Amino acid sequence: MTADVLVVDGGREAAAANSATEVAVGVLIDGEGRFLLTSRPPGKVYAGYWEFPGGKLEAGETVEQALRRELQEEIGLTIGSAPVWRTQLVDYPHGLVRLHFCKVHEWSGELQMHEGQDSRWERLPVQCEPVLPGTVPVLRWLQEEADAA
Ligand SMILES: Nc1nc2c([nH]c(=O)n2[C@@H]2O[C@H](COP(=O)(O)OP(=O)(O)OP(=O)(O)O)[C@@H](O)[C@H]2O)c(=O)[nH]1
Repeated sequence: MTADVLVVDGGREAAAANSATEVAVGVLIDGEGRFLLTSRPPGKVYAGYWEFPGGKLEAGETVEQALRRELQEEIGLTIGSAPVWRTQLVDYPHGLVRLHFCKVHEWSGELQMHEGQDSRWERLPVQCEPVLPGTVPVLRWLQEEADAA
């Protein structure tokens, strides 16, 4: 499968894609069709920007395993099935990341912000800003799906 490169800061060749950091990201959608956005915690790159919750894969993990671990750690939810929906390669000044976006419709537990983030259940068009550059395409894909429905 090939993926487009969203060039946030040019400079890295697409050929370097093999060295990208793999990231699992959850698009949690509730019964009303709203999706969960969280703000990046203080101290992290792009602190305060809104994104979908998730994080980097650890050695030996599948995307779904990493996402389940990250969401337990970061927001206190245990997710059900989380198939990969879209994959996007993003070239940031701080590194090349491959984002695996997974749609999640089932989870258990209470939403808790363990890292000092904020959270919002949003609809399109989203009201919170700024949105992380690598998150913007996801909002477009959700809009395209809504338009096609
Ligand atoms: N979680 C998440 N990360 C995203 C999104 N879009 C996007 O470009 N990213 C990028 O993917 C990377 C995720 O790293 P992270 O810092 O959240 O991961 P992590 O929780 O494992 O961090 P750490 O282990 O460095 O503390 C960052 O470079 C971030 O900028 C998104 O919607 N959600």
